[in-house]
Amino acid sequence: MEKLKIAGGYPLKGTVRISGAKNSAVALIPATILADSPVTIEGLPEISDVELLKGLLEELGGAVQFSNGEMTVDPSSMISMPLPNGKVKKLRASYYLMGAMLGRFKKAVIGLPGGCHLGPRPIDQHIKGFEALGAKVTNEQGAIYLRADELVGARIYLDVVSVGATINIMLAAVRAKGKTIIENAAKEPEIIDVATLLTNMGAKIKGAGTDVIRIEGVDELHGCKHTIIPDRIEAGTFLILGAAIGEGILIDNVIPQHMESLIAKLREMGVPIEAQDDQIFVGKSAALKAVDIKTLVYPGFPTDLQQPFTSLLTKSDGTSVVTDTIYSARFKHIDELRRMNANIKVEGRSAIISGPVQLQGAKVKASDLRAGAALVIAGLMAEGITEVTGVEHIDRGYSHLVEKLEGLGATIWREALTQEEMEQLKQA
Ligand SMILES: CC(=O)N[C@H]1[C@@H](OP(=O)(O)OP(=O)(O)OC[C@H]2O[C@@H](n3ccc(=O)[nH]c3=O)[C@H](O)[C@@H]2O)O[C@H](CO)[C@@H](O)[C@@H]1O
Ligand SMILES: C=C(OP(=O)(O)O)C(=O)O
Repeated sequence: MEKLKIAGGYPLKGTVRISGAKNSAVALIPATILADSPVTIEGLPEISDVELLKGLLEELGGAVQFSNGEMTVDPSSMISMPLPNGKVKKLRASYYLMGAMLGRFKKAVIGLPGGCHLGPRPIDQHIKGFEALGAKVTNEQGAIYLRADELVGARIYLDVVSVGATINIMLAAVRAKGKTIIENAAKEPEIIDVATLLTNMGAKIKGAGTDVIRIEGVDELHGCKHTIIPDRIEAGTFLILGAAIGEGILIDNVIPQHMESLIAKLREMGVPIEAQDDQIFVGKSAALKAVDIKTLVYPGFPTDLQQPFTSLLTKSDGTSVVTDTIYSARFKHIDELRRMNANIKVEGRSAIISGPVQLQGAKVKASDLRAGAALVIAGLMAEGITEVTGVEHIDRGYSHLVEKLEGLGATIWREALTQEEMEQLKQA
């Protein structure tokens, strides 16, 4: 196991290229199960969630090649192997194996998913959707058993706007008989990306990216080639970093329209930002104004950027309130930021940040992926050395983070944990 060490307090500048979107990648890869011939996806991020999914497709009997961000999956020899344990528990998106395997094999056994601990993360809406399509779904000792004689299209109203449920129902419904309508669907760009891949495979989908998605089931889906969209959360992380300690950072390979809520908030704080085509330039900020943010479903402010944004707000002048309406417990980074001298209180679903303060280097622990990103940003803003443990969370979602930061002039490196540190982490 490793930790990150950061010598903070130095400005960053230069160009950083954004990788393919984690939250698309983790759905596109399971979607390949639905085809009858090889599917190639270009531009995938090199992250552990992608490696885990590659391993899971291989456990199903798929032939998978992955190099330089390009993955080719030949799903023709796959079988509906039960996957109750192991890798499925290590990532959230293993839930997409349910929709994809149900679509292709009409049966699946998949362990309940893992992923970041952010408070309760039920999958009742996914199950409601599968049942509406005709599947019998049971939970036996922590694994979900799905079986259908046939899948038949249905009208499904989601009680909660859910990215995962929207995509998962789409994956099963493309192979159902007749028409499915998903109402109150999520509208994230990753949903459009998955719908684009499925359409290129021969599926009939209309309305992805709006709150009503219409799907006409087909009998077979074929192979194709697809290029993934850029990761708006990774891009947002670098944008926030640029606002915090940048002296001119160009973020390359982005879709600025996917990031409007973040760009608007940063401009409100006084951060100079220019967006054009597939690049965003963030200039050196003078004094930063305090702002309030409330996380919402897309196109609102993304919950996945709430934690990195909190680090930035420690530097702004005044009191800022960050409210997470999506997850009740996405505040595990706050105690760690306090160790670094931040002045933050948590009240219910809100964090109240008083600034400006100069962060100080400290030993901190990333409890989840974006807490990790928040602590790396804080470490780069802080005076002195910061050590971040829990790097395995960061590796789930940031492709070559250390190398990208080094490219901007940061002093950051990985070090193996000492025996004593490993013992301390086990006891914590
Ligand atoms: C792999 C992936 O794409 N992960 C993203 C996905 O997670 P995920 O797909 O898990 O998030 P959802 O959009 O499903 O969850 C949104 C909210 O709905 C609730 N809910 C969800 C499903 C359900 O069946 N019942 C229910 O109550 C959740 O507890 C949460 O409060 O979207 C989240 C919200 O943008 C992001 O933070 C995650 O990065
Ligand atoms: C919460 C996240 O991921 P996951 O849903 O995969 O746990 C995230 O990407 O911030």
